[in-house]
Amino acid sequence: MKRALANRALVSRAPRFVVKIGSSSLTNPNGTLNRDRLDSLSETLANAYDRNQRFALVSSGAVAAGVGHLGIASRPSDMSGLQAAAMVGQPHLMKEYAERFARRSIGIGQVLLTADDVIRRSHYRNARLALEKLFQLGIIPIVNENDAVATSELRLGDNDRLAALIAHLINADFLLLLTDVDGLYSGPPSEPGSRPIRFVGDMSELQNYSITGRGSAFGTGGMSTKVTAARMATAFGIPTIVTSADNLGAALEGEAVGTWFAATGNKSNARALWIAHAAQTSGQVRLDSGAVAALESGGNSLLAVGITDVVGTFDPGDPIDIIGPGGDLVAKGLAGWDSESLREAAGRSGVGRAAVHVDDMVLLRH
Ligand SMILES: Nc1ncnc2c1ncn2[C@@H]1O[C@H](COP(=O)(O)OP(=O)(O)O)[C@@H](O)[C@H]1O
Ligand SMILES: N[C@@H](CCC(=O)OP(=O)(O)O)C(=O)O
Repeated sequence: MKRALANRALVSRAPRFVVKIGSSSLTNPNGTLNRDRLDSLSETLANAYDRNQRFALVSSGAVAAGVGHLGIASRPSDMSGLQAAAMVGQPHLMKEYAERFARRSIGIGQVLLTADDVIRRSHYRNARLALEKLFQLGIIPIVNENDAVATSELRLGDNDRLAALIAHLINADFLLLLTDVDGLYSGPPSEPGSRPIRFVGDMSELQNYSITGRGSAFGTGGMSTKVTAARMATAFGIPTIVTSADNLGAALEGEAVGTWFAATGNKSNARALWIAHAAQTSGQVRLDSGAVAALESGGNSLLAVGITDVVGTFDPGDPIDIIGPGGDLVAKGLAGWDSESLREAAGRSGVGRAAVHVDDMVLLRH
């Protein structure tokens, strides 16, 4: 794996990056798409393109574009309303980008993905090859979550974590998350006393801050999904910058705007990081202490015999929490069984395949 960018000065020369712009920056106060923002964003990114930098743009804004075109009073709050608005809005959003980049003779391609597409090995190879082809052709991939088909378990909702997964997929030199605040603060920026955090060298520093999932009027996930995205990307060896959309030009010049999360790891297993950080779990299994010891000694799958209780409803492949006898979260994993069958098998030995296979599990206390 290539060496991580050590500092900001290198950003302006980095050959490849991912930039994500959130709903908060692309939406007018009445819920419609902010076209002035699209102008400045496209202009600044086209300048980077002309300096020979290549990037994938992860753009929200489909719902906002849909609100305008449907002529509805405000952004829907229910899932099917959001999906419908996104389905109407996505082609308009792409048209807006296509026109702006065409003025600079730059082509764009639409990439709609679910988290599953970037995690499942067979899918992610395809996604990677397709994106590489676009880069070879000099086309800018514009990525959004495929809101029409994303189910609640696989739906990210926010685009921050999708951007981190894309950064891994295309081997980006850095990830830039643009939002409506100029960076991470020690607490919600509206609260008096919150101060800007300029540098995060180690994710454990975040324990001292109050980072909420409550976002702006139109955003999803608040700062907490951005921090999760930074956690994932930096573990992949990709430094992450969080700043405001107004600061895009300065950030790409390598100026010290926003918050810089230094690369901490060199991991290549996107699936494991997805299980640990991004997947919303559908249920829980509770274990006896022997099973916890077996998992934590390493290399062992979870067997039904060590399970004392099964909570919730899930299908094989769904993410679940793996809880110790004291109620502590020991691991996360993808279920090998559906919840009903597992409930019947719990506590019994010799009942076939693993309840959670070791390759589908991430220990969280190590
Ligand atoms: N510690 C914090 N530092 C900065 N912003 C925070 C913090 N905690 C919560 N936030 C909120 O996160 C919001 C940005 O997230 P969100 O609305 O989801 O934006 P986007 O649509 O750009 O993804 C900010 O408007 C801010 O109010
Ligand atoms: N896929 C949705 C965006 C979801 C969303 O709001 O995400 P974010 O901008 O990260 O808060 C859309 O295009 O409107």
